[in-house]
Amino acid sequence: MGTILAALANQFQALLARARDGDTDAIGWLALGVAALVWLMTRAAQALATLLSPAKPAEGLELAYPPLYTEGFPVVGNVAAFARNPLQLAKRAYAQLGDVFTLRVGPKRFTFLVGPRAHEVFFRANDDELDQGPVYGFSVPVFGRGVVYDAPLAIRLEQFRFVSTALRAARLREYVPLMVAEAETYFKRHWHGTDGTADLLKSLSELIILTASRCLMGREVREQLFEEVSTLYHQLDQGMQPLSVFAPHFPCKAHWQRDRARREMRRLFASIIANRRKRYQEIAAQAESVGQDPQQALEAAKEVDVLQVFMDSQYRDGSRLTDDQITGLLIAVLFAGQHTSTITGTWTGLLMLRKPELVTRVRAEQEQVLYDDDGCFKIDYDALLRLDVMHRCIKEALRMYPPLIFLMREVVIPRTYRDYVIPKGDIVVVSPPLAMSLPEVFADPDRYDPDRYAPPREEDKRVPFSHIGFGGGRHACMGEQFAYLQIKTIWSVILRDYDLEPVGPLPLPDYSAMVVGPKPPCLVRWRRRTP
Ligand code: HEM
Repeated sequence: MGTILAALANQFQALLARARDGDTDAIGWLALGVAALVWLMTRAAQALATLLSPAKPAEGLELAYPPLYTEGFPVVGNVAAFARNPLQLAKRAYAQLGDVFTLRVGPKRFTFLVGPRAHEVFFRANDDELDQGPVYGFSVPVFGRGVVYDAPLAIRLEQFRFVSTALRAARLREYVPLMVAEAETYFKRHWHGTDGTADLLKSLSELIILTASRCLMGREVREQLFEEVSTLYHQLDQGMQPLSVFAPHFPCKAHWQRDRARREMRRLFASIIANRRKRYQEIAAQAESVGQDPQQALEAAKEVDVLQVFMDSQYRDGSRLTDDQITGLLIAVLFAGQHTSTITGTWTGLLMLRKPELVTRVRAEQEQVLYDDDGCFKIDYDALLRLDVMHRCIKEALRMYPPLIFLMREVVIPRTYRDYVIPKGDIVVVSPPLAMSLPEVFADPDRYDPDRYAPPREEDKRVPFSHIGFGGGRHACMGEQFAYLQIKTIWSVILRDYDLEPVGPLPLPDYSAMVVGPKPPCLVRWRRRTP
């Protein structure tokens, strides 16, 4: 530390000397240094003020604040433990303090609500009481200005309405054939020959981005621009690091690349949208010229994808999404579904393949549901909905290893729970992996047991907000059905064409990632089945 300070002091003196000689670069660096110092001191003063403020409600209030949990040294203890493994820290706090407690991490107060009863406070609140905007604000440079968490609440809710329209059952029915085509093509191309070894996480990640680009971003992206868009997606993804949560505009390469990629995405989609609109106009004009109904011709020619839904969406005041907002919403939907579905699909395989009797049952169900009387294999929307055993296998993988480990909101209007009041400004947190491993909610929680959801046990239905892998309440996942359809399609194709066995021990979850998945490698050995 002393050496670093001495080096900084030397640098400072050298800069000062250069500045005195009129070196404009040096003057610039000094100005930047002074600004950074002022900023740091202000933040430190704020942090200190928060830490020193008493954890007590205002005079006259009957209720107390939730108990505080602290580990190690008073100020830095929680910070270090939180950085190492935030979920383990929360688990230790829960073991000591029960279903409501507060963790101070630096200047922030995180109040955890654990278990179905406590979850009610979180999931039943409206957006004026608990706000997502401030806690998910780090996504703004990726999604863009004026969309989702950067939009005023009323606009944000309208935008969520557009997303929900794009993911309605009638739409999903049309996406399923696209999912099937992508899965069949992918495995034919990448798992070819008689046998081999593959990393499930890598394979599913590649396949799911192909499917997402087809169903969400459209035919043009999938057929002509896939490489370009997946590179841009990767750069946006790399721009969402743990550092970005605390300092989304910190000057570093990952953030510069992210900003460039976001601009490039906008340019690319503006051009796709303009081309579509021009083509539709030509089709309508041509229909009119031969006496046909132009509107009908137009509707028939429209693409089937989420991009098209966004292009057609209208706010209540009659205005439409701008090209930049369409781009932002597409990126947001892609981010919501890509890692989460890849991870859940991978865990499903990793866990299911370790239980051969389960694979036998999933295959038996598949033979019953997906083969017609002539022995032809056909996956469609209705058939996928009838794959109950497979559904439970996915649901159970999600219970044990949910990719989103903390769901958060900022308290706008103080909330009460039991004898406590959670004050304005606190971040309330619900933790799916913590809550879904409670033995009083899910019996023998460390056991992979998909039958726990089948009658008569139905452990997830005894009380609301037990299984929260897809969240709950007004902000429950809008892509739940899409995710199930996609994962079921992938595993139906794999199990039809290959016999598999896992390689090595079950991977551990990687808690250093923003979206928590299995630590690679996630290897399986596959052997092509004879038809
Ligand atoms: C297995 C895969 C998935 C998991 C585990 C998952 C999980 C979640 C969770 C826990 C939330 C709630 C977040 C919160 O309360 O703060 C959520 C919200 C959301 N998810 Fe998913 N998700 C998955 C797939 C998808 C897919 C495929 C899409 C879109 C195609 C999607 C779109 C959304 C959207 C738009 C929201 C925001 C809803 C709102 O705030 O009103 N998700 N997801």
